[in-house]
Amino acid sequence: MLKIGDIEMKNPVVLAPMAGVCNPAFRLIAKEFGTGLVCAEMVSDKAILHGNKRTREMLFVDEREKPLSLQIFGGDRESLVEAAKVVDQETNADIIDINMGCPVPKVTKCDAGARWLLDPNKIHEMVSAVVDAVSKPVTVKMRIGWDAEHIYVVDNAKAVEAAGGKAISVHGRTREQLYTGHADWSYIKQAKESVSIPVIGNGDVSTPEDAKRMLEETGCDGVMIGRGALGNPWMLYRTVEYLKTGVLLPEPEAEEKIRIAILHMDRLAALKGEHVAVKEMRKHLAWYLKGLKGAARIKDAIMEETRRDKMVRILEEFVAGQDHKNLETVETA
Ligand SMILES: Cc1cc2nc3c(=O)[nH]c(=O)nc-3n(C[C@H](O)[C@H](O)[C@H](O)COP(=O)(O)O)c2cc1C
Repeated sequence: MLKIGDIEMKNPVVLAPMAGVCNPAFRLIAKEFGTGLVCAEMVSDKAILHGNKRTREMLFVDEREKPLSLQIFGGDRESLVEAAKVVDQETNADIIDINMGCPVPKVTKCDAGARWLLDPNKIHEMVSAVVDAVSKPVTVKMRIGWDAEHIYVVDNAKAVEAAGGKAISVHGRTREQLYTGHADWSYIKQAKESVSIPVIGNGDVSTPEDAKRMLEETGCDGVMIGRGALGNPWMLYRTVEYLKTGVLLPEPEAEEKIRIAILHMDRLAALKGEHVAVKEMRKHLAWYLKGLKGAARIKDAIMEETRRDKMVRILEEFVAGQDHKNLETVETA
């Protein structure tokens, strides 16, 4: 079973950290759908130290979400260590994760994120400094390398372990690849074979069968799911069940999808207020509706809606239309 430091997960399924997605509203849904470990969206060290209200909100962890990993990123050792101390002493998170994989220029520009992938010594220095300053387990999330000519995942994984890191997650792409091409899981296998701390595999797991294949092919201890769970927490639940029992549960019906989407929106509204929540929810709704018959017709209305109640009405009418359509199909069959 996946165990990071003293923190034990009930299964190997991990919700990936996703900026703009993994706030308490979505994390709690992921948890209720059985996910073993949920990761929070990344927070910058500087933002933690300057402590504005919004950042403090990003550090909030609901008791029901645990175990939870909270990810920080930063450019210099001192601010990273100080931010880690805040997470260690002032939050309810179980694990402190350091981001070394984010390809977003805003992050790499300040020497943070993926840039460290070029230098195992730097990784050792940064992770040691954080480990020495905190009592929660420290983990690292990394890409396999900077580009195809600089893939140092094995040395980097060893550096994390030597520095006292308690686990690593490996996304099987280079920084240069962004999200193009395929995640190369053979590097996850290499990382797993080179260290004795847990390795969580990541990249292109979009079905429960993919998750099983990743575990089998790489020997990794956990499977981290990102885009596959967007608007689709059932993917997490179905993966947990598939790994446990071998049974592949069906995809949810439209009504169930909309029920959870509305719950998601209401939790977001409780967290951020109606205005922000409804706006943020538009992208999530596009994901929830993906693949549903007739969804294209309500997309425009969703993208313009600003009120919770009106959004609910659009969604409920959509579901009612689906039932009607299904009835027609039965009658004419
Ligand atoms: C919308 C979005 C936001 C992301 N934000 C983060 C982040 O805050 N920290 C991080 O380490 N990775 C972030 N990632 C990368 C994912 O955690 C993951 O490594 C990547 O999506 C590959 O996994 P997948 O193929 O399952 O999506 C983000 C990805 C997406 C799609």
